[in-house]
Amino acid sequence: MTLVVTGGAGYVGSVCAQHLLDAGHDVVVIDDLSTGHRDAVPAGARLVEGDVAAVADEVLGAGGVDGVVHCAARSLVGESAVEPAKYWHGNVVTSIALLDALRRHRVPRLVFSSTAATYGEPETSPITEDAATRPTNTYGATKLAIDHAIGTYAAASQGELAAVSLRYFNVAGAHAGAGGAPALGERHAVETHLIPLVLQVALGQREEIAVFGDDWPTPDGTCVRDYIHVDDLAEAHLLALDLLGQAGAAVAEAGGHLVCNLGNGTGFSVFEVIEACRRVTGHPIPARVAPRRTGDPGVLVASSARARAELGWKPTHTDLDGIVADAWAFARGRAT
Ligand SMILES: NC(=O)c1ccc[n+]([C@@H]2O[C@H](COP(=O)([O-])OP(=O)(O)OC[C@H]3O[C@@H](n4cnc5c(N)ncnc54)[C@H](O)[C@@H]3O)[C@@H](O)[C@H]2O)c1
Ligand SMILES: O=c1ccn([C@@H]2O[C@H](COP(=O)(O)OP(=O)(O)O[C@H]3O[C@H](CO)[C@H](O)[C@H](O)[C@H]3O)[C@@H](O)[C@H]2O)c(=O)[nH]1
Repeated sequence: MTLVVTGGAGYVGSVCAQHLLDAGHDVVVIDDLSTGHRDAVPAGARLVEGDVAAVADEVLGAGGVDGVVHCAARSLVGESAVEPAKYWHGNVVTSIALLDALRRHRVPRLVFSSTAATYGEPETSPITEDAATRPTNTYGATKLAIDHAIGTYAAASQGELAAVSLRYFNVAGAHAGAGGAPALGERHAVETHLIPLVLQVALGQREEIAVFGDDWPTPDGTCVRDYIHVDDLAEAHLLALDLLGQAGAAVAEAGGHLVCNLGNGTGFSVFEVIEACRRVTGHPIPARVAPRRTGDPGVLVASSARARAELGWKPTHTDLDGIVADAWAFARGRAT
């Protein structure tokens, strides 16, 4: 197939693009390089540099596109509180422009990068897709709005557009480059994610890691998250595209739009993550307890039963030390 990956110069998008290429697909990346990197676009993919809203119509209008994997987004929770316009325009308005282009050019498949942030503070754990969606931050609200928009476009398309929204929990780890290809991992100029920040301490790039609260109602008092390896995540996109290609019953039953959580189903606390980083790096990694971060839920763990049942997805990198080891190999490789 010929597939367009928006945000394919970013962390998740570049790994998805690499997996699609490895599976024999032709890949076109649309990326404005706002938070991505030109050299993260895998060799073999064609980069169209520009804003999705500006170039989607032209790229899809050229014809022959079988599907779009839409990863491009603004995704900093804190920034979304102070610059909401950047999120409503950058995420929602951009995605509507993409949906219009999909409809205009009759592109039949869409896989969207949604997020656990659509749920907000969960009432039950693990979180299933029918849990209440009450985002606690603007970023999550924009992603939920896009999920709703996709549902309405798919429903109105009378079978011309089928879509899967994948609600990622905490993406981590890195894709190892094979045969001289560069490794692909997290390279955010503004890094907010726990594992890369802890590894920066091990690299001597920061003094210590701040632990956002040790008074949560969890076994060790720190927040619990569900860490999913980026290679497992990328595989789910391939499976989703396959399911859409089969006009899968599950998608039809869902009105043309299926929502699936993606996580390992196991939660690890912040202290457990720091311990794993100490084991993997051999560095003592000083940690300091700091106040809670606004908008953080205490526990976010996915039920991925639907992804397993409908996509046939099975994560293979479920060991926390293994996930951290891959992130460490990537971070150390970039630092030397
Ligand atoms: N990383 C995670 O833990 C996580 C968790 C849940 C959901 N997500 C979602 O996954 C997606 C990818 O996240 P990531 O961590 O790889 O982020 P990232 O910042 O590394 O990648 C996003 C890419 O999109 C590009 N981009 C952004 N807006 C664009 C636009 N309007 N036009 C063209 N290109 C644009 C950026 O330049 C960047 O290359 C996002 O949609 C994010 O919301 C990520
Ligand atoms: O310096 C830090 C950074 C993070 N944390 C803690 O580590 C855990 C994980 O934090 P991340 O920022 O790595 O991840 P989040 O769970 O906040 O973020 C995830 O969920 C978000 C929405 O809630 C977005 O979807 C985001 O892209 C996704 O990675 C949280 O409990 C956070 O409080 C710390 O203690 N110290």
